[in-house]
Amino acid sequence: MNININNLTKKYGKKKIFKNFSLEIEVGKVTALMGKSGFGKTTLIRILMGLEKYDEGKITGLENQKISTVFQEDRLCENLSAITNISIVCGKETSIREISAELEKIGLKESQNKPVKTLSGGMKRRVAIIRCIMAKSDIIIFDEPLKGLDETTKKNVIRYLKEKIRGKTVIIVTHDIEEARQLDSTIVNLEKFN
Ligand SMILES: Nc1ncnc2c1ncn2[C@@H]1O[C@H](COP(=O)(O)OP(=O)(O)OP(=O)(O)O)[C@@H](O)[C@H]1O
Repeated sequence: MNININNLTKKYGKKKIFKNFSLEIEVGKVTALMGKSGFGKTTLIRILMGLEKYDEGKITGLENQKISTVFQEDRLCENLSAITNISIVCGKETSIREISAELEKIGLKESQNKPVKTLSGGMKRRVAIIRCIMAKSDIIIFDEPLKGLDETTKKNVIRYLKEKIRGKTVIIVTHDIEEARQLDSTIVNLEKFN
């Protein structure tokens, strides 16, 4: 069942962020949410994750769905290693060897046992991305996951993601249309709804 947002209205105080906003998000596809800063992209995904209330409208298709996320911040346990950060969300059925193999695919094998606080920003970002991918969720939500990565790393991560998210329901917030295209996204420009 697709995710259907019907006539959503969301206000912060007197400020209306969404007014009768409707959108269908296809299951098994990548949907890229775009639009100027402040247009409500993060608010919308926080609503979908159940972290933010809305004033009016109805959202269907999220019942009993497990969502995993990369927020704008990495939200890792800084004193724990990459392996431990990921194994916490994977559960016992995923072996350390499997996690290590995924880390190796995006250049993190050497650093996998170091506390993540000793890793660079770009490395932490990749750990957060793998954690999200390996969490065995029904829906993946990314809030600007590739922001701040250098071009080479970005390319590698996109290649990795394309393989991993094939056939999955993914919602990605991005300012980069090329990134959206490379991930074969259906592009939704929130500015067009106002
Ligand atoms: N908790 C809050 N209380 C009041 N206003 C808020 C709150 N969260 C967001 N806003 C406002 O809602 C609007 C939408 O914010 P949001 O973060 O969803 O935008 P965005 O499109 O994700 O922006 P960016 O691209 O910069 O991340 C902004 O004007 C913001 O200031």
